[in-house]
Amino acid sequence: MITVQEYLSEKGCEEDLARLICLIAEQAGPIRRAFISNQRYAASLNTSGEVQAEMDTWSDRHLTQQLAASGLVSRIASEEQDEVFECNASFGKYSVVMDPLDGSSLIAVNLAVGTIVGIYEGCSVLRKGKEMKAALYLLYGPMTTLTLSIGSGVALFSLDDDGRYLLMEDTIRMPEGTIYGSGGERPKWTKKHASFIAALEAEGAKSRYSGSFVADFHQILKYGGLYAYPAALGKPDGKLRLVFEAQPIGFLAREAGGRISNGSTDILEIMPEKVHQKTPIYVGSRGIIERLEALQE
Ligand SMILES: O=P(O)(O)OC[C@H]1O[C@](O)(COP(=O)(O)O)[C@@H](O)[C@@H]1O
Ligand SMILES: [Mg+2]
Ligand SMILES: [Mg+2]
Repeated sequence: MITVQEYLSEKGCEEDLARLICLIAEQAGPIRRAFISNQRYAASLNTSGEVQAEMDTWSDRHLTQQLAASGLVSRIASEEQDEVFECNASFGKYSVVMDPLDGSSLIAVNLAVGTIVGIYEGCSVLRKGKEMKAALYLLYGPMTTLTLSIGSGVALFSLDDDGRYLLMEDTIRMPEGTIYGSGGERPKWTKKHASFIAALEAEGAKSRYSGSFVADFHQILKYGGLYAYPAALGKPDGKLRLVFEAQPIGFLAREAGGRISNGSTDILEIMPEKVHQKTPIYVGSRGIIERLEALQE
């Protein structure tokens, strides 16, 4: 099995981008080791108004320090920071968008959580998702895995005991699948969302929803199906963020032959206006997303 460094070199990945990807992937070790002493909630709220878990702020600080020290990054947009962090605005080749710890509500119950990262060339963090140079997520499950795309398909790596990420699967293709996970409170689902989920269930779809976007999406990437965090009555933009969650995950979904939509439009075509803006998310098998977008309101 080849390492992530060898994979990136074989794909002809630009050297500094490869260095940045490996630097980020290497932070899985320190982040995993930090869980045992960061089990509680901090006394602070993030810009989305969510109580921050200690692991949210720990991971955010740690990743920001590593990225700023690398000399490769000009700006960072983080779910856990109000403002865009200016690193080396004049030197850094790349800008990073990140959800340092995704699935925070599951930390206290030891379920799989992750880190989501998108990388753009240049110094702007408000870009269309399709312009991403790389997207990745780390998944802290029974194994620590890195799911990565640099625009030539999606590859999966597992971290071994020697700290190497070994290639487990290359060019992952998302099948048309029959599992779905939907966030939000069912009584507050819109009629369109509720009837779409009911149609999937009538066709035998099974619900798989843990409360961790990264873990729930990883199942969809492998088995096919649908992950949704929809608009709800009183919450027209849903819960998840366009820049830190939807764009990187959507880039990976599309690279695997899947699609991501806000219910009517390809999210990778949307130009963000604000760093912390939210969006309804439907991500999964191409056929399912195309069926959804063909539905009338
Ligand atoms: O608890 P809910 O409302 O089901 O929301 C779960 C969703 O919220 C999230 O935890 C939000 O992400 P963060 O944990 O990074 O804030 C997603 O990972 C998950 O899909
Ligand atoms: Mg998240
Ligand atoms: Mg988070």
